[in-house]
Amino acid sequence: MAVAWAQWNHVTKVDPDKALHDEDSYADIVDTGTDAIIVGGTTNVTEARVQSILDALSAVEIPIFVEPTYRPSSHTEALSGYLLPIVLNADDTLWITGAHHEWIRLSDLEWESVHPEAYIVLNPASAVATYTQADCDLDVDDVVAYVELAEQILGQQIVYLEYSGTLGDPDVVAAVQDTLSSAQLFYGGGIHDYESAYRMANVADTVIVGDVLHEAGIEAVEETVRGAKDGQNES
Ligand SMILES: CC(C)=CCC/C(C)=C/CC/C(C)=C/CC/C(C)=C/COP(=O)(O)OP(=O)(O)O
Ligand SMILES: O=P(O)(O)OC[C@@H](O)CO
Ligand SMILES: [Mg+2]
Repeated sequence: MAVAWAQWNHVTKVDPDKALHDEDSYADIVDTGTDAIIVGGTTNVTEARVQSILDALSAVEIPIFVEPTYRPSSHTEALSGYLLPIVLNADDTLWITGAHHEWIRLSDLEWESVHPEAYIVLNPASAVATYTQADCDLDVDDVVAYVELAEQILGQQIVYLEYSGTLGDPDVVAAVQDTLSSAQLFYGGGIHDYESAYRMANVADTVIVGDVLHEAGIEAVEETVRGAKDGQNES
């Protein structure tokens, strides 16, 4: 059976720590044509906040995944599963295996619902870089080596280049795409319009759009969906 994310070209990431724009509702996100929704953020993410977003999305028919930065204690029907970040370039091992180990030790996990993502955090000014003490001082060879490590040594199926808050370098993303054999490349960071979505969809398999939902709203997200579909990388 194909993995859930195999056909995702565009994903919208909802941050529980940020309000929606104007009169937008969570259910409106589906109207943009996005392929899936991820609920997750770095700061002030609690199970209660995530649950109220899941409740608001209960009638939505696209896949919904939670990217936990807290320890989930219950699994709701509406949820397709968890995408669990492993931050390869974190200085603090808590974000590589520590928090994961604790969650596994304290829970009875349904493994068919838990999918790791090999993160490489690349914007030193982002909340996630500060939180995980990520070493973002990496050249393209360093990034590519992390990606090989992720796929060939750790057997990861998802590699996530995380430039949260800023648009990354398409040449780095393209170099990573060339390195991968079968893992899927997620790109996130700074996508805010048709052009930026087109550009990154051209070099990544899946583009993730986050802050623009909260800052500019549903119509701006819709524009990024169009850019991502038109720019879709066919390799
Ligand atoms: C607790 C368990 C079970 C596992 C730990 C999971 C890990 C490693 C979490 C640490 C890495 C992390 C915080 C990942 C989340 C990535 C993410 C949602 C980044 C974007 O965060 P934003 O909150 O959008 O950042 P800004 O506030 O800068 O926009
Ligand atoms: O918020 P932006 O910059 O769109 O980044 C999206 C996502 O990669 C954040 O985890
Ligand atoms: Mg964000």
